[in-house]
Amino acid sequence: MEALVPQTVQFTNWIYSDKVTNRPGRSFPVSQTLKDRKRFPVLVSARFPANGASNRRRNVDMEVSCSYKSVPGSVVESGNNQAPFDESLLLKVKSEKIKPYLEGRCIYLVGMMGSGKTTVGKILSQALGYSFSDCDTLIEQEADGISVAEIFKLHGEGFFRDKETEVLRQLSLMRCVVVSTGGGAVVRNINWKYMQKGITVWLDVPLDALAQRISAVGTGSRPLLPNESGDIYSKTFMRLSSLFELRGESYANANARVSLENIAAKLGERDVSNLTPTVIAIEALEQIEVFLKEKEGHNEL
Ligand SMILES: Nc1ncnc2c1ncn2[C@@H]1O[C@H](COP(=O)(O)OP(=O)(O)OP(=O)(O)O)[C@@H](O)[C@H]1O
Ligand SMILES: O=C(O)C1=C[C@@H](O)[C@@H](O)[C@H](O)C1
Repeated sequence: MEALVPQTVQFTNWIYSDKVTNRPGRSFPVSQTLKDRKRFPVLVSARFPANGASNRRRNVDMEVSCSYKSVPGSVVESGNNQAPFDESLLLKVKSEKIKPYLEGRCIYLVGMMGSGKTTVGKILSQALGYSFSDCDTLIEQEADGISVAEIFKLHGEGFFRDKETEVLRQLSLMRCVVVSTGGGAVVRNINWKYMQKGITVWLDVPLDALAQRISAVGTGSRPLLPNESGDIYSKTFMRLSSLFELRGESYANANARVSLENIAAKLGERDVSNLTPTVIAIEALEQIEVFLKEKEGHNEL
């Protein structure tokens, strides 16, 4: 049996697992119970240390062979198995690692409409044991339940932006919250002043992926996007492109950048649309860790 540098190797209890080490090419004696049997199942599983993207996909060369009284036996099973990447475990390990260094600071997710701030934010908040707040929802609540689209229609964008700033001010007084900000929150400097009380993370999603996601659910709830008949994907893409031209530099002010293109490249994926929200949340924690090390000097991390 051979496995490449796993953290732990687990066997069915037929084998004396205390004899197992992580070195390849090991053989293990079996217990007396097994010796008395003609056939017995052996289940082998390997777990890898959770420290970085390179561990997300691992090929494991395994060969299980039997021998009797030092006479080599036949290979009973061999193969190259793709080790499944345990997303939830890695998310848990990463969040536990960085949580003490956050010292209760809030995490503000910034990014274009549809970049996944709400979806990823909820996963992050759960992993960190933080609460979750969505700025758009808070604004709607303060406006007696009127939707963002209606606020724009009734009172105009300036009114909405003032409410957005007020909500960010209130959030800046809080601790242990993951905040999903509105896509346009980055355009006002005063909003950055509030968000910088915490750690800001930019979810950087290619515009074509954004346009696909948004056109799949419709643009009705997004007042800055075209809401007419026709090729909704192309119209949304064009509008997102012009918004991004105005905002790209502002998003880049964030303390950490989570690029879906970079994650896909690390994982050998061609398409960012295959990346799960949990994988993106893990990358967010990794990029926060980079920030804590490089900008705050926590080299022990
Ligand atoms: N990793 C993902 N893969 C595929 N679809 C996703 C992913 N993350 C989010 N989505 C989908 O994209 C859409 C937008 O996601 P979400 O509401 O989380 O984004 P948002 O940044 O909060 O948007 P907004 O700023 O407009 O409120 C939703 O339909 C969501 O299900
Ligand atoms: O990108 C934007 O400017 C917006 C994004 C949404 O989250 C809402 O805050 C509102 O529709 C404006």
